[in-house]
Amino acid sequence: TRSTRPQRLLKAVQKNATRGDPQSVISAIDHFCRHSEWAMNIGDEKGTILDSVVNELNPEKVLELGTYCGYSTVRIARLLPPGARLITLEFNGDYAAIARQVITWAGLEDRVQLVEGASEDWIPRMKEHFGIETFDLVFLDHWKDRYLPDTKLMEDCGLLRKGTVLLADNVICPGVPDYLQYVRNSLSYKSCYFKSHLEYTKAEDGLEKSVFLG
Ligand SMILES: Cc1ncnc2c1ncn2[C@@H]1O[C@H](/C=C/CNC(=O)c2cc(-c3ccc(F)cc3)cc(O)c2O)C[C@H]1O
Ligand SMILES: [Mg+2]
Repeated sequence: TRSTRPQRLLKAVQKNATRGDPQSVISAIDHFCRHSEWAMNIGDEKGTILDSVVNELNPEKVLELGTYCGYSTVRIARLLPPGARLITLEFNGDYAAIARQVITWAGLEDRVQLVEGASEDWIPRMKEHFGIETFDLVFLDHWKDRYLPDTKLMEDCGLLRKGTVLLADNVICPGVPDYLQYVRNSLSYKSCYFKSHLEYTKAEDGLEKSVFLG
């Protein structure tokens, strides 16, 4: 049977990227998505905004919602100091299997914990299962109707502390209107919009950075 797009993306990484070189993995995926097959990775343009937020925060504990093929996982993990940890949640087993191989090809498996499961099931278990009290950075890139309920769930589970940054992809395209309205109007967040473009296209999209005020 025909291979899947994530399988073809992984093949492109194994063919064109150097083992242990995260930047070459990022470049190989961007080239594949720009010249062969579009895929819903954050991409190179929005990716540099993600990089700047990670570099500014120097986070110890990062949570990513929606791993997909692991592109943003690699982007974030490559910037973390060795002691820091990135937990990424992905409930599609096929995507998780591809992402594990992409992360390993980049040589970042010791900084990344890929958990196969739904965010709503695992967010309440961060303390008892991973010993995580609070996160420094949360990257939201999963189903768009999950951004708001999961943000409220993270608040209720005490996973956000004064200064925790939520960075949300796709706030214009496909769009997350309920989430945007919440973080932009809540007195518990200081929110700002980083205008950019939908990955590998000229369509507008952007990231919303929201700092939890406690
Ligand atoms: C609740 C939950 N828990 C764990 N993993 C979850 C989850 N919900 C989704 N996931 C996993 O995250 C991934 C989902 C990501 C959803 N992202 C998207 O739907 C998405 C879509 C587009 C897009 C834009 C314009 C177009 F014309 C077409 C598509 C662009 C993007 O950057 C996206 O992130 C894969 C899925 O298995
Ligand atoms: Mg996205």
